[in-house]
Amino acid sequence: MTVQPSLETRDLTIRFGGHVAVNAVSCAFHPGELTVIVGPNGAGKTTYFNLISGQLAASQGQVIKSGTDLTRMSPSARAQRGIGRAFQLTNLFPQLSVLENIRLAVQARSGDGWRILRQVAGLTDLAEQAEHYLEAAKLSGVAHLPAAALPHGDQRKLEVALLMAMEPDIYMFDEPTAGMSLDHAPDVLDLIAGIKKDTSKTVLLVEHKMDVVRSLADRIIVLHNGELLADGAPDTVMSSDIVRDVYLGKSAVPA
Ligand SMILES: Nc1ncnc2c1ncn2[C@@H]1O[C@H](COP(=O)(O)OP(=O)(O)OP(=O)(O)O)[C@@H](O)[C@H]1O
Repeated sequence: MTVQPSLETRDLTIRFGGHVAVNAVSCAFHPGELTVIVGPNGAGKTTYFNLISGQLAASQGQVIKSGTDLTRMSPSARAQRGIGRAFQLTNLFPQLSVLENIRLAVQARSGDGWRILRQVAGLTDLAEQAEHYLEAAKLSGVAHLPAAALPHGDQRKLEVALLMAMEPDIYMFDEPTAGMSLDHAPDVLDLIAGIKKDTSKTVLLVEHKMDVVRSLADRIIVLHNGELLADGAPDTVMSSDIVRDVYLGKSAVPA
């Protein structure tokens, strides 16, 4: 039996003037799978994310979620359909406390009737749910601090906690441990590993750090010059000559 992909891009393309930043990328993602997207600087990884979450409009091609075409939908319409991309804290409520921010995220989801699959079965009270995410992100000690006052590492953890509170079924992380100290990075990686255990979720992760890639990836796709260069099991992809050549900076894209 063929399982329907939870997310699919078909021939997805965007051009900026004459430059094709994402070039006809067709790829399907499935629940219970964490895919890491790798590639050299400027390969198109963040642009691919922007096309999926709706921050950029495709020049060509489609974004399909569980059979629904999202390509012409706004970012918020996609979010309501379960596409979850980590928030930028600057877009939230920096003067409100960590706990209040999480409560708002829980409320936003509940108020919309936006219930994909309840991650916290049995917790009916919104405050209890907020506490749950606060503890999961190991932020209880700073629950009452304004979000803006958090050190960078805690802000990144809060981003993940807020995303979890929205209970999307597609999680998208763009370098989630960027700029974090070695003390904090494991907390964020543990959170992502926890999400990955839920087989109803699909996780996409853009990452440069190879130790992170190795610890989390079920599958790796490689973008290069906007094109899908490789796709497969981590060991196979990372040991392929093409991928090695790309990382060594040689021109190795097959003709
Ligand atoms: N809004 C834009 N206008 C013009 N060009 C853009 C725009 N956004 C991205 N690009 C170009 O598209 C290409 C892909 O950029 P993108 O940021 O997606 O790469 P990346 O793989 O995420 O790189 P990095 O690893 O450095 O973050 C780059 O050449 C970039 O300059």
